[in-house]
Amino acid sequence: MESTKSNPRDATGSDLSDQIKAVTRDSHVRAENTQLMLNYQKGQITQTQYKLLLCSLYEIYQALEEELDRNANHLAVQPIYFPQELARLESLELDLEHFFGPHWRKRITIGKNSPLLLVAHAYTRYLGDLSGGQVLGKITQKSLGLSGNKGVLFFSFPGVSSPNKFKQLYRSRMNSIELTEKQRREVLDEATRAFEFNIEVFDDLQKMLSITQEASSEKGNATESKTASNAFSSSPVLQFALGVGITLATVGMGVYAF
Ligand code: HEM
Repeated sequence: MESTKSNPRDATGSDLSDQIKAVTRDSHVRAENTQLMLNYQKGQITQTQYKLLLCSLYEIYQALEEELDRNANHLAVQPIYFPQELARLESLELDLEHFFGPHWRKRITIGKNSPLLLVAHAYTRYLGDLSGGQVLGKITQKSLGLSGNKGVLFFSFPGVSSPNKFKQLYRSRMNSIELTEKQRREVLDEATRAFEFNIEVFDDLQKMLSITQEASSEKGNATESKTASNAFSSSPVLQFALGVGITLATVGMGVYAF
């Protein structure tokens, strides 16, 4: 009977870290070129946009890190489990508190048990945060005139002294995970879906931002909040590929608080 386990360095001669980068290359280009990210790179980020982005990131990381913590001992998760170095939730909470004050409220999300697929989501977010995210952090700080790390803790990784070296360590940990060919395909497919999901979030945020911009330029218009809430409910639901459903209502709540 043929073995179901494959060595990470298998017949394809390629590591998981190389394969995941290769299968998400096109999606990365598309993510970089979403309107939100293009504006961001040009320094065209307003406080409203950034606050809205923080709200969605909070939902994403709450789901991701809850699942990573819960599955910390799973064979596929354990090698890439770096809560000390990578966890973003606390920083996001402090950033949200910075912008919204101490009374912002946590929202509840529901997780599903598919630990192996967490590898794809953790890769997409954390390696992204340690790459382009470092540039975006500097842009945010400069564009919004924030002092020090206040409001931009999300982008800063005090437990990581060299992002590049850490990315190498992370890749080697990914490559040490024992996967069957089927599981490997599942992780690679999930990584593409994770990118697609992130692109969807950015596109939805961009839509919402156009609405809030329209709304604020029509101040005093009685139909304003009705228009916005209709648009929220018709906009696609932010479906986290982990199986976590994040409703626009949550982000919508953020919008009204701006
Ligand atoms: C303004 C937008 C973005 C810029 C400028 C940017 C830029 C970069 C750069 C320069 C790298 C390093 C490439 C390398 O080491 O070969 C990188 C890697 C990465 N980025 Fe982005 N990025 C952006 C958006 C995103 C988004 C939205 C995501 C996902 C949600 C993402 C996920 C990743 C991942 C996972 C990696 C690691 C690739 C690997 O080495 O396997 N990036 N990015």
